[in-house]
Amino acid sequence: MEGKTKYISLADFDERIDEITAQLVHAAENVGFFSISDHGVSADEIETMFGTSEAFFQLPDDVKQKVAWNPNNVGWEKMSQVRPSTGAADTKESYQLQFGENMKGLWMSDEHVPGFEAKCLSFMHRMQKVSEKLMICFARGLGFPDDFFIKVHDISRSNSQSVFRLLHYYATPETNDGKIYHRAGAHTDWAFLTVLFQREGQSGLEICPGREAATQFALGDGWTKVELKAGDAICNIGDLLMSWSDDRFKSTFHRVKAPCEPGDYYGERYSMGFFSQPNKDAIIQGPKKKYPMVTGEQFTANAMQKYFSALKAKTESMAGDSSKTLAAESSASVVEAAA
Ligand SMILES: O=C(O)CCC(=O)C(=O)O
Ligand SMILES: [Fe+2]
Repeated sequence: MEGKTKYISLADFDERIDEITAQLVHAAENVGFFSISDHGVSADEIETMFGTSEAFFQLPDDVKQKVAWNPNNVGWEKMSQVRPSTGAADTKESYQLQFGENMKGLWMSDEHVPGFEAKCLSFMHRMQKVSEKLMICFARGLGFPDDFFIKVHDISRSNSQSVFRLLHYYATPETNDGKIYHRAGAHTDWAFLTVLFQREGQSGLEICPGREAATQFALGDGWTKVELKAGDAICNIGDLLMSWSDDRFKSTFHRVKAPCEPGDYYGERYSMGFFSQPNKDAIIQGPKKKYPMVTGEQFTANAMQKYFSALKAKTESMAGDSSKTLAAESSASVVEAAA
């Protein structure tokens, strides 16, 4: 098992596609995480998008509440995503955006953030192009036609499920006050593929390489810190691509560390992730048919069910602490976030 993040350049994509495919497939089969550069979205564009995200999160909560999260997996939530690994809500807020009809009435208005919808959609289309490059390589790696995954991640269709997620983690006190400020508890992403940016100087993302973590939710296993240059993206395989590849590609546990040690970053933190998810009617089955065929919609429903039963098991095992259990259960209706 390899512990280091792989740095893969997508420069001269068409000419270097065989080499890039080999690198991506190797990283997907081993670590499950890799960093990409020269992906076509410039560091300036990314920083501008972070600026727009910051403008949104700086709005008062009662304004953000106008675009509150709903079970279509869109909208704004705050301190409500409970992870089965921790049994506690992540200390963050996030705003999930999609391309299609689910966004009706859920775009923050120009009055509050000028040009918000147009700016986000334009960036989301750029992210889709990055994901499509990776999709071609993964299709080749699995022996599918080049456009196999692209066709079923069609963002122009109304049943597109792909999500762009803006994230804002709160600053935490630098003195250790005995509390644990879970930023994003250990988890795997259940979607197809994630492409994520973290702002330079705002580290915290850590991965647990390979899927066969020795402990449940990878807690207690070795974590590798992810450091990125401005403009680079960190990508990971989601549970869906893991099963679609008959488990050849690894959906890796990762977390945003609860700061607690000298050298950890305690300040507020921004990140943003693009989660590719197949259209609801996509037919999902690996080349070796390891798992029964499911549709995109069924896969999502199964992932939710797995999530809720893991969460229930966790809250039940948090022995004797009924207040924590209640807190987790009351938040459970708003945790179907993208990952
Ligand atoms: O904010 C990050 O760096 C990671 C976020 C993440 O893992 C997620 O939203 O699934
Ligand atoms: Fe994640």
